[in-house]
Amino acid sequence: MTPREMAPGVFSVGAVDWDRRIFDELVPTPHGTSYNSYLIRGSEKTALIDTVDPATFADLTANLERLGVEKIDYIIVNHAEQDHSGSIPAMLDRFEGVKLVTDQKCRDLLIDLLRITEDRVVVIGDGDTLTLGDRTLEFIIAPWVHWPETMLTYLREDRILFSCDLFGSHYATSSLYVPDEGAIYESAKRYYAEIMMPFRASIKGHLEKLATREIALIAPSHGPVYDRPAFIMDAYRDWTGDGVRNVVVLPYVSMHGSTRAMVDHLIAALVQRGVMVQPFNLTKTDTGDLAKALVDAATVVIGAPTVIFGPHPQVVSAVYLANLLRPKTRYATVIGSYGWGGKTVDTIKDMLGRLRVEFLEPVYVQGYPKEGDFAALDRLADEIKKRHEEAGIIPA
Ligand SMILES: Cc1cc2nc3c(=O)[nH]c(=O)nc-3n(C[C@H](O)[C@H](O)[C@H](O)COP(=O)(O)O)c2cc1C
Repeated sequence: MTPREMAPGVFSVGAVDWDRRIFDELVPTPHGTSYNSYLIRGSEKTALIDTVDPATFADLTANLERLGVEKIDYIIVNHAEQDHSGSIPAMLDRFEGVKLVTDQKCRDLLIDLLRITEDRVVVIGDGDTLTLGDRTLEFIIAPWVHWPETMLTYLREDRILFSCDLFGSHYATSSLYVPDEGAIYESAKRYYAEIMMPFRASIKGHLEKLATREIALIAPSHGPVYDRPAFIMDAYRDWTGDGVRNVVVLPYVSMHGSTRAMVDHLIAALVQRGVMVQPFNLTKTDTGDLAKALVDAATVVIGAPTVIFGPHPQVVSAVYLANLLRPKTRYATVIGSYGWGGKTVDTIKDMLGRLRVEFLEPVYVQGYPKEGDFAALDRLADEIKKRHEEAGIIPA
C-alpha cells in the first residue's frame, strides 16, 4: 500500500495484509486485515503512531522512503501487542535517536516482550501532551481495550483520534476511508466480539470519556479510517450497552441426528412464536461469526450430545469461548441427546460461571427425541418467548 494523506502532513503509512486468514492463531480473518501506522509531520518534529506486524516491516519502510522521511523523533506506542509493536526494534535500529512515547504499563510490556531498553522510552500519563511544533498530541490512557496497557492518541489541531485496536476491524481494502458502512459494521462487530467484549465495562467508560471530544476522523490500527466517527461510536455504544435483541443463538453438534432433530424442532417453534434464531453447526462454524452473534443475543441454547460422559468436545470448546467472552446474554439452557448416561448438562452449566445468566429448564433426552421430548421443546420455546416479552424485546 502506498502512503495516503489524511490531513496536511498526516499520512497513513501502514500495510494491508490481503491474505491473512487467521489472527493470533485464534480468530479467523475472512477479509484479511491491515496494520495501520500513521506519520505526522509537525513543523519541528515528526512522529509515527504505532508500527506494523514485523512480517510487513518492508511495506512501512517503503512508504516512509516514498515520503522522503529521513528522521523520526517519536514513535507513539498505543499498544504493546506485536502486530503493532513488533517492528519497533527494527525501527530503533534504522532511525537513530528515535524515542518511544508510551504509558508506564506499555513501557514495561515493551521491555518484556521486545527486549527494548528503558533509555529509549519516554513515559507519559493520562492527559499529557507532546508538541511537534504546529501540532499537539494528547494522550488518553485507556486500559483494557483488550490489554492492560492500551492508550489512545488525539491530534488536537486536526481532531484525529488514533484509537489503536479500539474501533478496529480486520478488513483489507484499498480505500483509506470506510468504503461500505454495512460491511465494516459487520467486521468491526466481529472484532469487538472477539477481543473486546470481555472488557465491555471498561470500553463503556472510554466511550463516555470520548463523548465530549470533537473528533473529525477515527484512525484505528486495523481496517479503514472512519470519516464519519458517529457511525462506529454509535455502534460501540449499542454493543457495550445493556440492551439485548430478540435472538436465540443456538450452537450445536450432532453426530447421528438426534440433537439435530431437537435443534430443527426448536428453531421452528421459536420462529412460530416470533423469536429469531441463529443456529451454528459447530463442525462448520467460523468462531468469529459465533462470537459476533453473542454480542447482543438475549438467549443462548446449547445443543450437545454426550460423548464419554460429557459434552461433545466441539461444544466444550465453544462453551469455553463463550464463557471467556462474557456476552451480555440473559438466559441460557442446554438441549441434546445421550445414550446411557453422563453429566453433560451440569458440565456445561459449570463452564458458564462467568456469565450472569438465568438457566432455563434443559431438555436432555435419551436417544432419538420422542413425542414428549418435542412437547418439552415447545414448552422451552414458550418460556423463551415469555422471557423475551418480559424484557420488552419482542415487537408487538
Ligand atoms: C464416541 C461416542 C461416545 C459416546 N459416549 C457416550 C456416553 O458417555 N454417555 C452416553 O450417554 N452416551 C454416549 N454416546 C451416545 C450418544 O450420546 C447418543 O448416541 C446420542 O443420542 C447422540 O446424539 P446425536 O445423534 O445428536 O449425536 C456416545 C456416542 C459416541 C459416538
